Amino acid sequence: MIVAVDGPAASGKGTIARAIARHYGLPHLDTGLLYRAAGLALLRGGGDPSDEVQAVAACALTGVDFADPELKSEAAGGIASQISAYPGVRAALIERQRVFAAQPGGAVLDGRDIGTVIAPAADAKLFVTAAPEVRARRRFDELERLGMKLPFAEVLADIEARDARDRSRAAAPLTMAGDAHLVDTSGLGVDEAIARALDAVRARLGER
Ligand SMILES: Nc1ncnc2c1ncn2[C@@H]1O[C@H](COP(=O)(O)OP(=O)(O)O)[C@@H](O)[C@H]1O
Ligand SMILES: Nc1ccn([C@@H]2O[C@H](COP(=O)(O)OP(=O)(O)O)[C@@H](O)[C@H]2O)c(=O)n1
Repeated sequence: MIVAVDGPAASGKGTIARAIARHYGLPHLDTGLLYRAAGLALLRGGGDPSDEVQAVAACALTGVDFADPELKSEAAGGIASQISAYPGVRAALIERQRVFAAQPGGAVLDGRDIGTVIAPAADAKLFVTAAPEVRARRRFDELERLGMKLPFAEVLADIEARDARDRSRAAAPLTMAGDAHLVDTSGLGVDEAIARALDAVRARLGER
């Protein structure tokens, strides 16, 4: 069984995807981490993000530590959003995502294009969203907890810029799949959002 969870930055898609994976005993892949890791490798290597060839080379992801806290930074999110618009970068990362999705027993993946490009035949698809100010507040709090405090206005501006870029790019833009279920978490706490999402997945799977 494949569950696809897509949505904009800090909408709560990772929280929901992890909860669904736990509930069904499935492996989970945060696909944003792949783009963040490629972006960070490029930056650390002194590469030029405006050069697609260099960005594609960074997608080898050799020796990447996916637990590196720097991957959670807004800088990594911004560079990820920039290089993820390159068709060559998307092509370089597609295979490992599809292999992960196709493993025996199934998987849960979250990102921007899981239901539309990576796993269009997923058994259940969710599109998780929330108002930009709500998402910025969550990301602001999260960054503060991680010791990466930024002005709120800067976090909101970053999120809005990233949303605009992710939605308008030609290659696999952020968009809700026609057969996805919309979960707006703006007024929902974590437990409530997870409960709504699980209800939607159960309904989609015909469990009730
Ligand atoms: N429904 C919610 N209500 C309040 N905070 C939430 C909710 N969902 C997620 N969060 C918090 O918001 C932050 C971003 O959530 P996350 O699931 O990582 O989002 P995404 O994967 O979309 O970037 C995390 O700190 C998370 O704990
Ligand atoms: N499947 C995916 C996942 C992320 N991305 C890109 O990678 C960036 C970082 O993704 P993320 O999921 O880690 O970001 P957050 O939602 O956690 O802020 C996004 O802004 C997208 O540009 C993508 O293009 N496709």
